[in-house]
Amino acid sequence: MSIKPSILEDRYRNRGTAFTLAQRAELGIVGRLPAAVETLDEQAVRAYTQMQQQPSNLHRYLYLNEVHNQNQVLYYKLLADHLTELLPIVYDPTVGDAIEQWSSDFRDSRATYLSIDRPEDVEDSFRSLGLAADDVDLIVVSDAQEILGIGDWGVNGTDISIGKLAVYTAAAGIDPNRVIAVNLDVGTDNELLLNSPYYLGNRHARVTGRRYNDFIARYLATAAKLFPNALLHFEDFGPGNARRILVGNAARYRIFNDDMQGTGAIVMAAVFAALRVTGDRWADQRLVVFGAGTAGTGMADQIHAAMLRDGASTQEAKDRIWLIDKHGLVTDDMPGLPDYQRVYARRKAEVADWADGEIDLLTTVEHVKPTILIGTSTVAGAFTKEVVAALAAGVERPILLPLSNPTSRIEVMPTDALAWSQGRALVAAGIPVDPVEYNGVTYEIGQANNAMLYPGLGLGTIVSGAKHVTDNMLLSAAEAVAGQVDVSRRGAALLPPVANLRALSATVAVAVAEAAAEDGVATRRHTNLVEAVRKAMWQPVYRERDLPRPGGEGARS
Ligand SMILES: NC(=O)C1=CN([C@@H]2O[C@H](COP(=O)(O)OP(=O)(O)OC[C@H]3O[C@@H](n4cnc5c(N)ncnc54)[C@H](O)[C@@H]3O)[C@@H](O)[C@H]2O)C=CC1
Ligand SMILES: CC(=O)C(=O)O
Ligand SMILES: [Mg+2]
Repeated sequence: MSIKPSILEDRYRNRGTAFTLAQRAELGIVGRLPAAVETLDEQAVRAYTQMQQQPSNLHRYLYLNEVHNQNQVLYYKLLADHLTELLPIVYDPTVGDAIEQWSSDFRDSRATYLSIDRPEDVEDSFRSLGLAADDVDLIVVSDAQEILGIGDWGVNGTDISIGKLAVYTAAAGIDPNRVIAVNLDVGTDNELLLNSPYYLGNRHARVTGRRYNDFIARYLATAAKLFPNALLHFEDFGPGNARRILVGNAARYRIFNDDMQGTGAIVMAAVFAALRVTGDRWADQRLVVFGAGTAGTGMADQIHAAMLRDGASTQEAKDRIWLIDKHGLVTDDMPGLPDYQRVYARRKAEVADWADGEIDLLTTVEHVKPTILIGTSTVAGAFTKEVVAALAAGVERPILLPLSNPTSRIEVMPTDALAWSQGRALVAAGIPVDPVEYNGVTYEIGQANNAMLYPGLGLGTIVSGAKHVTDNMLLSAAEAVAGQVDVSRRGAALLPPVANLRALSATVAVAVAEAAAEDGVATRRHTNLVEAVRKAMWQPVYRERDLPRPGGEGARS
């Protein structure tokens, strides 16, 4: 015999000390809790204090994870009450540390694991969740090949899917009972993991080629068959795979690549705001992207499209974009260029006299005089004092976006960027950064992280039942974010503050749902969209309807 499991072990419905005496009697848990009956607010104060007492952000992450495992409402109440403080803990940058330690720290899991060695289990792995076709709004999946800027983390990368989902709920009220986090375990090329006694994933190199492609195809087909209304969010895939999967499947599935599309759109938002400061046009921008992988080329594509909308021809727009990757400026004589770089490759003849051999970032900046410099390279400190000074020598108010995550990878800290440009650079960063004081002006640094945009995009997609995520939906999301920014004061942030994220997400969702209707992809119509979005947003409160009905079972266990 053993003690009977109870609702106290069910994180979806557990309320712990907030169960009233009557509820305790009804639910058969009399005597299983101390006498006090608390409110959610009282529980949240205790949990917040306990969290603060943890010795490091990684310990705080683990503590909050425990809370999440025990009581989902309490977890999201904490995030709602302390969003600005806790987002960097449950998400970027701390989630990067948690992923590096994940197999050693493993205790419990809320994810679904799909192994490339057992493709026949994909369907059963979803079916074992016991969910019906219309029970799921969103699935976040990662194969963990390029986690943030820290590379290949195999099954440890599960927590990027978990973290992204936490942000969806905290920022946009996506119902956490209707989401699934998935890790696609296709092996890992990370020797540290392969040789660690604690590693919990498949102990072999990454599977590539046909078997990999078949596995992705099986994932997509199965997820879409079992949960036909779910948005399929792809996160932190390697550059070749990310793009190929998106391009090859966008017409067939409700699929979204956050690193390409979400990041591209948040950059668009930051540039929209910056152009209000400079008074310049899209078609006149000169863009240098340092780190031409998934995120960097996703942005190049969206800025290219913005130039076209502003009247440039395809060629004119391409002529205003320069990519730099590991071997310097990308030129058309380079062998083996991936297709996503080839489209923007510069003619070698045009730059031949810039340098002997590889053309580096500084040389490119000196020649191009970019109006926008974006870093998505994972190379910490790549935007040196010389590079920033050259940028500021080229134009009066350069837009400078060092976007690599986590903090250990950022191309330049905003405080240096402002000092080295005499306060002229218009800066936003991928990570949360404190305001910078320079020459008597306070510069607020917007967080150009896709987390500022994808939650609202997802909510708008779900509320409208959009069959696809269209370019117009992404653009509308970017415009909605930029519309919340006031750049009239010198030093104003290019993006709204995290503290306003929930309201921002609702605004973004309305714009996205309107765009979905315009594009003819919406399957749900609402007479009052603002109200529909508001009602769709899940709130962290204890609700009567979440308790099991007397004599019957509740929603999900
Ligand atoms: N702020 C945000 O919302 C987002 C930020 N990112 C960040 O962008 C970075 C890149 O992410 P992904 O594009 O997904 O990775 P990726 O691996 O697809 O791209 C990185 C690119 O940088 C290039 N690179 C590496 N060393 C270089 C060097 N020394 N010089 C020039 N290029 C170099 C690589 O060859 C690759 O093409 C990461 O740090 C990630 O955290 C990514 C997505 C969203
Ligand atoms: C923010 C994000 O998606 C990344 O760094 O990969
Ligand atoms: Mg990512």
